[in-house]
Amino acid sequence: MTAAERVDDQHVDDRYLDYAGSFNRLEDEVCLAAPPESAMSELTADFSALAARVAEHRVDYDRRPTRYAGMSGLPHPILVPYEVHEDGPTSTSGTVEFGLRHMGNENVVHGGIISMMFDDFIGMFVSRSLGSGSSARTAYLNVDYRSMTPVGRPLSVSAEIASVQGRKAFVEARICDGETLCAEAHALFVCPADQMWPGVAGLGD
Ligand SMILES: CCCCCCCC/C=C\CCCCCCCC(=O)SCCNC(=O)CCNC(=O)[C@H](O)C(C)(C)COP(=O)(O)OP(=O)(O)OC[C@H]1O[C@@H](n2cnc3c(N)ncnc32)[C@H](O)[C@@H]1OP(=O)(O)O
Repeated sequence: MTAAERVDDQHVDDRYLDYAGSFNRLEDEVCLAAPPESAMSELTADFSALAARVAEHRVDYDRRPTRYAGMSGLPHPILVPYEVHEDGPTSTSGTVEFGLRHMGNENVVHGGIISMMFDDFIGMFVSRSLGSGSSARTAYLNVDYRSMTPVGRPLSVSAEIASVQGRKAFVEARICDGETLCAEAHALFVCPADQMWPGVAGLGD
């Protein structure tokens, strides 16, 4: 199954993934390059022209592939791509690979990017698991950074719902590089009051 086929939506197909992936490559290169002044002027003009070309294809919120791509961990201009390998009602696991565009210090991931990855990964898992569409909201997300997180190689990521109390879902998650714990998160996600989640057998209060 291709990555696009995992997304039950007409707006994300393999061509879109190529398009978004090539933009990720551009972001990586921008982070690595120090163009001389002459090249910079030319590149600035090229980027402006490119932005104008892409802007010709603006669409309403519901038709934006970035919306669906982000929700599935697929290539996205800002979010971190991940793959889910096992997905159960109370736990999920997969792999994540941070790119050069995600670097803070040399060859390690910026801490804010790690928080963003957790927010996206946990938020989508809670929404899938507890059935509130994409509406689970982060009330808090506490991240402990245990060791430097490397860019450029697959890391494991997992999360589990520790408990559900009414509209509140308490979740724990971690990113590991082999046996090494890179970062762990303790989070509370809240379902909006008008969209009580169906809940999961054995988890509710
Ligand atoms: C960067 C570019 C991105 C591009 C995106 C492109 C598309 C990509 C598509 C897709 C991405 C995937 C997206 C994944 C998902 C991500 C999720 C988010 O990031 S959501 C945004 C961040 N979060 C907020 O903005 C919430 C703001 N806060 C609120 O809305 C409210 O405060 C809310 C909903 C959290 C609670 O408000 P109430 O009015 O519904 O309910 P009350 O009564 O206040 O709280 C309910 C219970 O929760 C506790 N609670 C609430 N906040 C708490 C806290 N901070 N700590 C402890 N308890 C808390 C309360 O004490 C209460 O507990 P008792 O029922 O009394 O037991």
